[in-house]
Amino acid sequence: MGWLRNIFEKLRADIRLAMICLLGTLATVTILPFAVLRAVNGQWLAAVIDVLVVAVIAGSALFAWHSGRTRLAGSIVVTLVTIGCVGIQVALGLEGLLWVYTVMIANFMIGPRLLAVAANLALMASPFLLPAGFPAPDAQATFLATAALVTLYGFIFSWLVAFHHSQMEALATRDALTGTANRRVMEAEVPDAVASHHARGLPAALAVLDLDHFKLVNDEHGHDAGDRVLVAFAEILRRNLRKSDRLYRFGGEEFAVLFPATDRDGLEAALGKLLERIREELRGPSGPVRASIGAAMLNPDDDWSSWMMRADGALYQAKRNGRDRICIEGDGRCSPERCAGAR
Ligand SMILES: Nc1nc2c(ncn2[C@@H]2O[C@H](COP(=O)(O)OP(=O)(O)OP(=O)(O)O)[C@@H](O)[C@H]2O)c(=O)[nH]1
Repeated sequence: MGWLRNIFEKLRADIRLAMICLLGTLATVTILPFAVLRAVNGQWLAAVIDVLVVAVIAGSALFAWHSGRTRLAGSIVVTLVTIGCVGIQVALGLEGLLWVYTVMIANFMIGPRLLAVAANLALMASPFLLPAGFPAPDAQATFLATAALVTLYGFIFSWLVAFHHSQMEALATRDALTGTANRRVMEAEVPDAVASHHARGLPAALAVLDLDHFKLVNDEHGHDAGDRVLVAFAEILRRNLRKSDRLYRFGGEEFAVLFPATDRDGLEAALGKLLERIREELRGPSGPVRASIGAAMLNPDDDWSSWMMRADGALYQAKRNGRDRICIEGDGRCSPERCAGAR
């Protein structure tokens, strides 16, 4: 049953993939019998279009599943199924029009919103271009009004889903106070970084940063003042890191930075700069606030927790040796005299 759980996990993690796969399954079981019926009735064009539509949807679902390129897969389905829906109207006349609403809704479920709007406008225009046309002006007006409403509902619904999805994603991955990535993201990204750096033989470094005597700020000036210091701290870190560095808040006043493709000299330079900026810029209600930094280079036999533990051990050394300094694990520099940045 593990494989079934894996499938559900994958679908739960990607709403567009879930929609494409759902549509792929439903389209296969609902449209294929019509293809058979059309073939039996000698309506060959309609039968071929039905089979092609099922093939496009099922093929795109497989492509999305294996490549993860769900946006591209969704765009392909919207474009080709919309063309197929127009084709069915050509083949069957007004009977084919009955599929329009289903396709209009599906377009918003699986495709980019603007493409869905464009496809739906094409579907609204298509019956007027067909030789059969509409039997009466009333029916034309009714079709236009209902199709426009379906498009509007679809647009609003898909916008709301996208909005709530991005909100939920931010809640799950961002630290609400500082806006940095949270522990959950760190626990997903750092093991990936370990695997990829081991595989490519590249150096990487991990640093843990912790404010010094932060409890005093809270105790003397209140939690809000402490929060403002944390926000300022995160901002200083963000401003002074490279784009490729990853910053996480993983505990109360503890932050971690992953430095990909960084050697020992690069790490020293980056941390030296951070410590200087913190000294220059970080202020609390009663004066400068300082931070201690522990760091460790990635060793060939590290997994992510051993790497983290070594960086954390270096932070502990920095604290023990007087705070407001950098200790890099593993090279004897964490003695009181040799901690980098010690004054
Ligand atoms: N304002 C605020 N305080 C927090 C938050 N999370 C943790 N803290 C506080 O951070 C403080 C951490 O205190 P300690 O672990 O004793 O560390 P410290 O006072 O910085 O001492 P050292 O780390 O040893 O220099 C505690 O007062 C926590 O309440 C937060 O989100 N906001």
